[in-house]
Amino acid sequence: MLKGKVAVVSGSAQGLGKAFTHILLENGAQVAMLDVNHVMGQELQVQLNHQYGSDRTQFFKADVSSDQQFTDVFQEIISKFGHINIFCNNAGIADEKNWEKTVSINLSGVVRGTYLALDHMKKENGGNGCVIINVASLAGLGPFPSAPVYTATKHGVVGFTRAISMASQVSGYGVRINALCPSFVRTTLIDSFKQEDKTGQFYNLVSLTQSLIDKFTLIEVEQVAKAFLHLIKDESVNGAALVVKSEGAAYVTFPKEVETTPISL
Ligand SMILES: NC(=O)C1=CN([C@@H]2O[C@H](COP(=O)(O)OP(=O)(O)OC[C@H]3O[C@@H](n4cnc5c(N)ncnc54)[C@H](O)[C@@H]3O)[C@@H](O)[C@H]2O)C=CC1
Ligand SMILES: CCCCCC(=O)/C=C/[C@H]1[C@H](O)CC(=O)[C@@H]1CCCCCCC(=O)O
Repeated sequence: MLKGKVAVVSGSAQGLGKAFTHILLENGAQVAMLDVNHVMGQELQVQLNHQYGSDRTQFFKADVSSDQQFTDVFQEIISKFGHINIFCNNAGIADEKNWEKTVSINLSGVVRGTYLALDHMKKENGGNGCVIINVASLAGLGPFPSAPVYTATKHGVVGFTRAISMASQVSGYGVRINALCPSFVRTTLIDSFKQEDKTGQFYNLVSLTQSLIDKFTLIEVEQVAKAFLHLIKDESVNGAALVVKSEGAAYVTFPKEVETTPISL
């Protein structure tokens, strides 16, 4: 299904990015893995070479919060694979204490990756069939009180995706751009919501966090990967947000206009 397609996944050394890499490889794509953690990334590449063959993946070390590193590695990926058809902005952290770093990775990193991918896809490939997936969160659609800045970055990713997808369509780029919004997933990121050095002033809300995790039920990375693949294949959507919860996946219906309550001045 994805034979001949080249995909890039940021934050692919572990967690959701690793699961996305697996499902892309299982469906025939070649995958450029990008992560700041080169030890885990290189270990994964060795494992994937055994499993899928040595020509299917290559690991590239880069920090998505660095303009220079992201741009350089993007060029390296083009030199290695020739073109890119699928680009997934997945790298993310949850650090309310160092909240500026959270903004730099979760939001600025997504904008940076989308612009690099869009520029390449529209020029080199005429856009046709190219797709960008931005990994947001359920926290991109509703407030997660234990992590206000994380919530803000994910709302930013959803808003950016909706606007840039329209810009892509109106400009005739032929590139679809969609957002993936999972609920709590069993990865190491979840631990950040419970650690004082990451939650900072919101450590007092740790029991609220646990009750939300219990309410939503942790989902497995493989379930999110299936939704990710659906979003790649579904050519009918652009600017969509696909929610993934334990009970299943569903597209968000955004209101044409927000509901308001008038006040008298
Ligand atoms: N685990 C969860 O409950 C959910 C996670 N998400 C989102 O999914 C994405 C992936 O998260 P997980 O797999 O859960 O986390 P994870 O912590 O398991 O994996 C994140 C990966 O991103 C990499 N990374 C972090 N900062 C980076 C940077 N500056 N540049 C390049 N790579 C970097 C890490 O080295 C790691 O390999 C994130 O955007 C996260 O916000 C969304 C909804 C739910
Ligand atoms: C327009 C309303 C959409 C509602 C979407 C939704 O279900 C949001 C739920 C949040 C609710 O406000 C209370 C919460 O904490 C929910 C967000 C849960 C965040 C999950 C974060 C997962 C992650 O990124 O790790």
